[in-house]
Amino acid sequence: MSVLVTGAAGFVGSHVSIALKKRGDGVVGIDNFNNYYDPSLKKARKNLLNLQNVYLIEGDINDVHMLAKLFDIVAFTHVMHLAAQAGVRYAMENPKSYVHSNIAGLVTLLEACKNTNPQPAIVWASSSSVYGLNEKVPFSESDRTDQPASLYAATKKAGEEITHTYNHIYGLSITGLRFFTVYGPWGRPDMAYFSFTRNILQGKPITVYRGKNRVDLARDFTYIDDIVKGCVGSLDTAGKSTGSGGKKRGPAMFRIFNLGNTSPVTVPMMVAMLEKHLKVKAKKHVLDMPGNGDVPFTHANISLAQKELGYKPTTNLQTGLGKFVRWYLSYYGYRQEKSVK
Ligand SMILES: NC(=O)c1ccc[n+]([C@@H]2O[C@H](COP(=O)([O-])OP(=O)(O)OC[C@H]3O[C@@H](n4cnc5c(N)ncnc54)[C@H](O)[C@@H]3O)[C@@H](O)[C@H]2O)c1
Ligand SMILES: O=C(O)[C@H]1O[C@H](OP(=O)(O)OP(=O)(O)OC[C@H]2O[C@@H](n3ccc(=O)[nH]c3=O)[C@H](O)[C@@H]2O)[C@H](O)[C@@H](O)[C@@H]1O
Repeated sequence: MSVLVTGAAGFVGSHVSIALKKRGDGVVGIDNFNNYYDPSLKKARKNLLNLQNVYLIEGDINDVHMLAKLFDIVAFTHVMHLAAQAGVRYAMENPKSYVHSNIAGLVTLLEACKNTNPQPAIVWASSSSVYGLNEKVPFSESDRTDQPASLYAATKKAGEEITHTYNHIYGLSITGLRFFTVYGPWGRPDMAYFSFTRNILQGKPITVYRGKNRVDLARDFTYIDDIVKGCVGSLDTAGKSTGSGGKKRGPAMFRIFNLGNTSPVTVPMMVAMLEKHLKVKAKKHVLDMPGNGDVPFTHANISLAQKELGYKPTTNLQTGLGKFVRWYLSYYGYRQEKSVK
């Protein structure tokens, strides 16, 4: 398999790239190293990829000419598309960055894939946030996804519709993966488990949001290694794209899967686990959830991914946070992080 991984200097992208390379696949990565969070962490992930001989191009998925050149040089069989503007609450601060990467960037990439012959099969990251205000639990792929609570969620939902049209018109093989709050070593500094760890170690307070009627918020936190297995399983089972020269020659596969853990944990419970691993008590400020795009809980039904991909998460939050904390302490020690959101 020859795979283009977009967002390869990112959290999930770096893990997936290494896993593919280790089992012998050809991997080329692309990332624009933007400063949504500390780019030095992205550079450090790049160094890890270089050690595994993964070639990483610094570029933007909106760069039509660069993509055309790249597809000309390498006959990719698969594209693992992970580049995006992530983060739910940041969408209120910088809405355009979501349109740039999650809408315009996605279309530019799909155009490049459609114009290539043979066309690669595409696996890409949607998000659990598409379930938005859905209250039916656990969340199944067939549930409503037309009530997004954030612009981020709306762009991921739009991505699901956009990829459908490229499947329908051009015969691109598409697999969309709805990841549920992914965490682990080399993670994202903007996410709660990561920023809480930093603040707890620095003796700073953390803000724990709670929902309506003082109900705790909960997430179906999913460990990175489980997500990687789901991504690799999706690539391995992706059918071929059927188009060529921008024309569809027959029907191609269109799939959407939840990749979660199926055991939600409340945010205060997550904090208690961190306190245990860090051996430090957190200074907690409890605040009502502001109307900033958050949803009160997530919970994945993963039976479809289990059946079709053999997906079976094996790491619980307690164990996974232990691995994260060990990595955090070895990477940062107790020194202060600079310029981290
Ligand atoms: N981590 C999670 O909990 C989670 C949950 C659901 C969905 N997702 C999705 O999974 C994917 C990977 O997320 P992550 O947690 O690794 O985030 P990340 O921010 O660590 O990785 C995304 C990478 O894409 C790069 N990028 C962004 N826009 C780009 C552009 N226009 N051109 C080139 N590169 C660009 C960034 O520099 C970054 O390195 C994203 O699509 C995200 O929306 C993540
Ligand atoms: O599963 C997903 O689709 C999404 O998962 C995460 O989004 P989120 O679950 O909101 O993850 P965090 O930002 O780490 O928040 C986790 C929980 O902690 C809470 N939180 C966050 C920040 C904070 O300061 N305090 C606080 O209590 C949030 O309200 C939420 O309930 C990622 O950030 C998104 O990119 C991704 O798309």
